Amino acid sequence: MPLSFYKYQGTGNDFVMVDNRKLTFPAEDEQMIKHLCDRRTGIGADGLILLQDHDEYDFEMVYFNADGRLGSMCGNGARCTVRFAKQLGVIEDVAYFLAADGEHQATIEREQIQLKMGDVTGVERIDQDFYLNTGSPHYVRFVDNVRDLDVYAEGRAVRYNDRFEAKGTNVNFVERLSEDTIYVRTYERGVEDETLSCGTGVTACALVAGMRGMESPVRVKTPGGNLQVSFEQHGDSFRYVYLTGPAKLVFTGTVPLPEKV
Ligand SMILES: N[C@@H](CCC[C@H](N)C(=O)O)C(=O)O
Repeated sequence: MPLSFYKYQGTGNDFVMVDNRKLTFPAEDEQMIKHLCDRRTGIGADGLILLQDHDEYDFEMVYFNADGRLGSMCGNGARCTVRFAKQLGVIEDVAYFLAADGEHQATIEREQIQLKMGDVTGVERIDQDFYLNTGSPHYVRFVDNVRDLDVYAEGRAVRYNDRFEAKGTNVNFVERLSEDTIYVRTYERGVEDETLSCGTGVTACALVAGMRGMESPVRVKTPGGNLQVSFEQHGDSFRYVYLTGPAKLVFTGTVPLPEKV
């Protein structure tokens, strides 16, 4: 049976989006999802997202990493899902929806989608680095010359260390470019490689930049494009956290959905 899909990207973080309001997608089939995300033998994406109905919200977003496993919150994916919901006629310009980490609100303003993230508390310091949860777990390290860094090697060294090997973590490398701007590169758990941008990662880095004296809003450059994070800060706790940036439809299509990959 063919699967109709939509391919979206948010600052280069790309997703296969599926309208699963009829609950026909085999969401328990990890190998199938991994296959669909494969860049050589499938559609190719950093993750796959199902848009589903929900009794109390405009929709529910169910996010899988490219390895086929159910993921935690995905900031870029959420912005793409909001754009997708508008395309499907599920919402107009405001959305209330449910994701893995709880409820979210988002607003569409032309190209930009402003997404309210969850409150953040409990930022842990690990030597000179930081570890926090912005819906997904993120390790944050400030570096010089981030554009020259071997993010794959350095990211894997953290992701597979004794502390994180079992559950994994996303690993972000940040350089302060100016008074209000940082540059972020991210090694993503579940993709097990660098992606062009990671929304929850960018958010984590902006909040840590706040702890290091940068004022909200923080402008964030990534290899895939520009984002902005605003927040209200109380020491190492944050509320009214917003991630703002573009989300675009790339193409639509159908693929055969084999019985078993
Ligand atoms: N790309 C995502 C982050 C996805 C979460 C992550 N890979 C995980 O499951 O840990 C984003 O934009 O936030």
